[in-house]
Amino acid sequence: MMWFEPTPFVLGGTTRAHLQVNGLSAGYGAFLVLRNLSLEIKPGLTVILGPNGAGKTTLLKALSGLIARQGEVLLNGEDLPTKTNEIVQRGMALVAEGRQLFPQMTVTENLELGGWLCSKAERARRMEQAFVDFPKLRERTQQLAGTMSGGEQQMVAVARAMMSAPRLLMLDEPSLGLAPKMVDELLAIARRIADAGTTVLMVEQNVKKALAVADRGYVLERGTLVASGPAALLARSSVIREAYLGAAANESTKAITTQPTVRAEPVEALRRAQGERVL
Ligand SMILES: Nc1ncnc2c1ncn2[C@@H]1O[C@H](COP(=O)(O)OP(=O)(O)OP(=O)(O)O)[C@@H](O)[C@H]1O
Repeated sequence: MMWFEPTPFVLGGTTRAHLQVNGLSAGYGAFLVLRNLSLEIKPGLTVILGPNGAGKTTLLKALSGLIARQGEVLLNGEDLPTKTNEIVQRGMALVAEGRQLFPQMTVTENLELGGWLCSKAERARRMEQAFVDFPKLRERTQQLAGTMSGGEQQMVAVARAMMSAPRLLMLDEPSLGLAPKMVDELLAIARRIADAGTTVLMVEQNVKKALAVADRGYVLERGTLVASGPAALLARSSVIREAYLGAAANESTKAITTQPTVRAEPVEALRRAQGERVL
């Protein structure tokens, strides 16, 4: 079965979302987590990698308006508002870590909430599309979300976000706590969503699998970018292999990281240059 055919529901006849982030800073009170971050989220699937506490979730929160930000964020060339509801109206949706479903509500009820901004008829149409895109959920329409497995709940969370027909979907660690087969399934769903025209920005801890489905990647360390580039190239770079894949870099992988398409700086040197701040 083909999932996420490029139907008007998914594409909405609009230009694919392209986000430019210039000099973004954000944090919690006086605690600055992201410092002067610049990156570009092009149509397709972009993954944000990095160790615990690097600021990956903070980045998604800042882009969704859940926390204050400084710096420029442009969605298809226009300033992104700072209020969450206005950001949602511009077509950006976030599936937060922990899914945040209503456990005492059924699958259908949870999905309906994702389409609350549109008319009843449009909501029904999107719901039908969701069951085409997520056939497993059609068998579970009346099941309480709280009784579903972690992977099924994650599917409901993604389907609910798609009910708002977003142009840009942000996924925070969709594979967290899932069995390997379910991880593959969720990442394949993210890929299909991107192929159908919704730009996807995904935070993932599962480095190898995430780079296998992504088009591009950014590596965050302590609130700063340390590497970026095409996913296939990043997967072979020494920064990724040494830090995340447990593999020693050889000469050929070192050569790849020095390609202009991948900016990779020695993490320790970078930390010293920044002046240590333990996160
Ligand atoms: N609500 C908060 N108040 C204060 N500090 C916070 C808050 N949320 C996160 N932080 C801190 O901000 C830093 C970045 O956290 P963040 O959750 O963005 O990291 P992450 O890269 O997503 O990590 P993980 O992979 O563990 O989810 C951490 O030092 C964290 O303790």
